Amino acid sequence: MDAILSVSQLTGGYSVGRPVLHNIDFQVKPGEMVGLIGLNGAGKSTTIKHILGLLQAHKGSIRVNGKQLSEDPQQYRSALAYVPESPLMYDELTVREHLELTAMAYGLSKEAYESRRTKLVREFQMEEKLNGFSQHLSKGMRQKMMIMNAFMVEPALYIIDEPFLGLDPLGIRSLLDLMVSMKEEGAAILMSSHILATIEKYCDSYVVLHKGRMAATGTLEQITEQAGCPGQPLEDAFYALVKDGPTA
Ligand SMILES: Nc1ncnc2c1ncn2[C@@H]1O[C@H](COP(=O)(O)OP(=O)(O)OP(=O)(O)O)[C@@H](O)[C@H]1O
Repeated sequence: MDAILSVSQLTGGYSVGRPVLHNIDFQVKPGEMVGLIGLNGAGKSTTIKHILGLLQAHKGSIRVNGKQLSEDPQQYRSALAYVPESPLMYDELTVREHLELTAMAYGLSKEAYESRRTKLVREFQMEEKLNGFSQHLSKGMRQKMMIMNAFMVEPALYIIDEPFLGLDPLGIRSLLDLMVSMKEEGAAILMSSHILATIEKYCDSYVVLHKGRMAATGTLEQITEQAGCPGQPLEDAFYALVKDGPTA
């Protein structure tokens, strides 16, 4: 099956003379959830910024549904939704207005918007906050608002950056349930997280970044083999792969 996201031999970063990422190469297919893992500074957020088109590749390419951003920006952008690590929002808008804005930006019909909003607001127990200003939300509620915005779109590709921080256990469960159901409907999900015990239960495969390079990639079985600890948990394989310390 053709990949929804295809990152090919990506070298990139913040300035051309000093690449942060080197030859990153992986795919996310329909119905697949891929975990992007690595120590602080390994290059996870930088990889995500390249996928979102916020940074230019120095070498290599990124394709969404077979097209690079420059070939068809509209199609590229509308195929993906992003849940940021820290909430990006307009303080003076309500939760409802944020959701409306997203629905407009992605051209959702009124019916789709209303039925998805009702489901999401219920799932994340945000009924009472729907008409409240986003600046009055708690940290976890802000995160829930970002998640609701992304899931409202029901895109082909979800890019989710460390989503669990700040969420209560019910919120984490709701998010995981939603990811599973979108995946079952054929969505591709790329999620970065440090919570290895959780993602081990949900991801189909992993990309392990270390110092801006790929230390390993594949299913849990393949990763543990590459790390020299077959049959062990993801955390043990991860430790074996990155034990020479964080980014130099
Ligand atoms: N705006 C920036 N300008 C220059 N270098 C940056 C910038 N942001 C990050 N870096 C560098 O890029 C490298 C990779 O950082 P990145 O943010 O991608 O790591 P990460 O894997 O997401 O880490 P964390 O787990 O801490 O979020 C680090 O060496 C970091 O110092």
